[in-house]
Amino acid sequence: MLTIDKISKTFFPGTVNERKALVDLDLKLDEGDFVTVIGSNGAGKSTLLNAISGRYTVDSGSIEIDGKRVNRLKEHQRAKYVGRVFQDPMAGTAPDLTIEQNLALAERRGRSRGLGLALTRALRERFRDELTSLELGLEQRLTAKVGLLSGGQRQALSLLMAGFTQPRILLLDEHTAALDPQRAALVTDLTERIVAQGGLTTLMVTHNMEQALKLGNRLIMMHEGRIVFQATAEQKQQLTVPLLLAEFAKIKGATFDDRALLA
Ligand SMILES: Nc1ncnc2c1ncn2[C@@H]1O[C@H](COP(=O)(O)OP(=O)(O)OP(=O)(O)O)[C@@H](O)[C@H]1O
Repeated sequence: MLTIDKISKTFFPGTVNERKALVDLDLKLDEGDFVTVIGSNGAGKSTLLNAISGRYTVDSGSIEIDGKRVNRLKEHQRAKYVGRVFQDPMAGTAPDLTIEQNLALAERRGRSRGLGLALTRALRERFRDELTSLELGLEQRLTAKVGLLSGGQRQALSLLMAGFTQPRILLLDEHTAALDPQRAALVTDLTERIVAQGGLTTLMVTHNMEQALKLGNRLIMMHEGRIVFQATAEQKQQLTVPLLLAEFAKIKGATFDDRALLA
């Protein structure tokens, strides 16, 4: 489904600021895989997601989605394959549009154009039902501007929208990191539900190792632009946070940052 073959990305090559963000990285995701990605600061996790989404082009190697090489496609051209929820709750939704308008845009993405933001009664009912399932009271606020919502509410909405668009691959970039523990737990549960309901192939970056172990069917650990450890679904069940830390400690000179240790 997603085949990444030896991709490399170096920022500012040949200068004092040179940073090798990805080094000959291989990764294959099968349909429906939900892979969690952990690693220290600067390991290359966000760059990996940016390379898949097309925000950055890679220097070498290939990225295929459903057997189609997407290296040369720009970010907006890949948007029909790739859904993304960012750490920043402000990033995934249009603040000046209402909740129902945001949902309508997501619902129509990749389908017939020219419908504008017109909403049928049936569509409104569907949105109301979906929002009710979030248990955030948003079903009462269909015509409220999204800019008025809290960070957790916006992340929940972003996830719901990602579920509507049914991307071929969903990229979650520390999407619960900016939320308080209660909201983070809610959005984590919602993530599980939306990914399972849509059977979405998902890559989720997190610094929270409990979350990385709890969610998904595979786990990868990155360090210095490479995947240095992988766990299958079965292996993941045997893993604990201390075991993961021990795995990381095996990598010479590496230490997890405080944020990861506290997570
Ligand atoms: N736009 C950029 N310009 C220059 N260097 C960059 C850029 N983006 C990332 N880097 C560098 O590439 C390396 C990998 O960064 P990346 O953001 O992918 O790490 P990360 O694993 O997501 O880290 P974190 O957990 O801190 O978010 C780092 O050395 C970083 O400084």
